Amino acid sequence: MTAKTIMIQGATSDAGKSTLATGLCRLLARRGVRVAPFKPQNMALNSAVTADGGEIGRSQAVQALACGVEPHTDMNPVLLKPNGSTGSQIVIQGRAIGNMEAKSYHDFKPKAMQAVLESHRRLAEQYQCVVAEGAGSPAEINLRDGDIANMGFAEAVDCPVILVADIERGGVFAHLVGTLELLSASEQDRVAGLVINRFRGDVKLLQSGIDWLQQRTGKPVLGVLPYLHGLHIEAEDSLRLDLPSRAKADGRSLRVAVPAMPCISNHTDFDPLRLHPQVELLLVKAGEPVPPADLIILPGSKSVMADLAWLRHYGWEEAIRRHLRYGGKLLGICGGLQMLGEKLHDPDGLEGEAGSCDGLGWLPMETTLAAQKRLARRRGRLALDGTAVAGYEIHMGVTRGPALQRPALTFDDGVADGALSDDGQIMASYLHGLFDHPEACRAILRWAGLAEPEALDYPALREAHINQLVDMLEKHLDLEPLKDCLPPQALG
Ligand SMILES: NC(=O)CC[C@H](N)C(=O)O
Repeated sequence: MTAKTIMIQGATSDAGKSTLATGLCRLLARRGVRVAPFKPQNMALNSAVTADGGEIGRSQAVQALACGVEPHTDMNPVLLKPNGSTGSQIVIQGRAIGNMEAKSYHDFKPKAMQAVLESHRRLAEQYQCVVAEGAGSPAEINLRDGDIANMGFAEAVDCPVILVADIERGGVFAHLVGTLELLSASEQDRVAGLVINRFRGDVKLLQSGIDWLQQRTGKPVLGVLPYLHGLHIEAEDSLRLDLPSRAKADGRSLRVAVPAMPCISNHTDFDPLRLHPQVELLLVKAGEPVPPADLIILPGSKSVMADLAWLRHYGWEEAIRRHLRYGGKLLGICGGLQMLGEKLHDPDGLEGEAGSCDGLGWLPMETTLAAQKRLARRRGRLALDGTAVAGYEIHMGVTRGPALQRPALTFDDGVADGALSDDGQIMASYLHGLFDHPEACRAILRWAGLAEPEALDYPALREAHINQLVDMLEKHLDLEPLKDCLPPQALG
């Protein structure tokens, strides 16, 4: 079987490609189509561990969930993880092959394209439909040579494209017409329809614009999608600092402060906290004062030594010391765990210049980065109270030292993870996704000082939001003009 592939491209970054792709995946799955997500090339520090033990962009893992299938490395064959000074770590079909600067990656692109086409072919053999997602805009004329992320891929597999633009930021007609204008004739031909995203207000007032757009471009407008308030789909590749946390500062909620370090990784660790009704989550930007908090969390990082220098530069070391003196709790996750130790070593320069530096020194342990990356899905129990926990590990660091003799949790295979300080104030773990499960989240919030934490069923909430998104698409997206591009059941 060869699947029909349809690609979603955006007139700008953040036009809503990922969300539309997630919704389309679930919509097709609801209608009985065997569908898989695909993104040829993703640039993100927010990744997920697949069932086959590899690493892909988080948005494709969420889209797989929307399709009702297990995430697989073929769904995002090229993942670029920028780590500041050394360019990006290049992950091909789930495995890190090393770091490259922009120029050497450009030269490497023909090889990357082979992986893209091979992974796509494998998916196309197994599914009826592949919903592919572009990256950025297809009209970056300087990047079109050797492109694998947008039209370069669409042309290679000869698939139709939906072009989506965000009306909220204004200029939607210019974005759509201008993007089409900058495409080659054959690329223009493969645009099968346009989508206007994040519309607020009365669609009647937009009608004359839609008529004009259809006439001018000869392309159908497949839908004007309303702005959905408070929807949480977890498809963001980069950290959004502007998202408010659900609980407000009311003196009763638990305040959690997280430094928004430049190379923060797996920021979705914090989504359940942002959505928790009793947690006020503060992501603290460069230069902002460190706020008083019940819990400070040092997050994962793709460039641990550089992010540690950033923390020191902005006064976090002193602020955390004071926080601890006043009895506050401190949690380090993955890169954050590594920072809490006495020393950090990167002898091969995997994340920056080769060398070592002092860690914060609050837990007696030290970490060495090694080329072999550890990727695993894990289940275990928290040392705090034996609560079950599940999550995933993505790291190159290997940590050793006496702090690990009092672990933060124990995996089901008996292997211990992380550390809990003797006074119980500092906890450190390699596990991402610690807060996803309602009971583990409650146990950690209780430890952090919340007397009666409510259970927030994050996976159920995410599921409900995906369904809400699809209910909206069922109403506002017309697939009829795409009937030749999709399997017959797709039309409902
Ligand atoms: N996800 C992370 O925080 C990774 C930490 C560190 N960069 C490592 O690879 O070990």
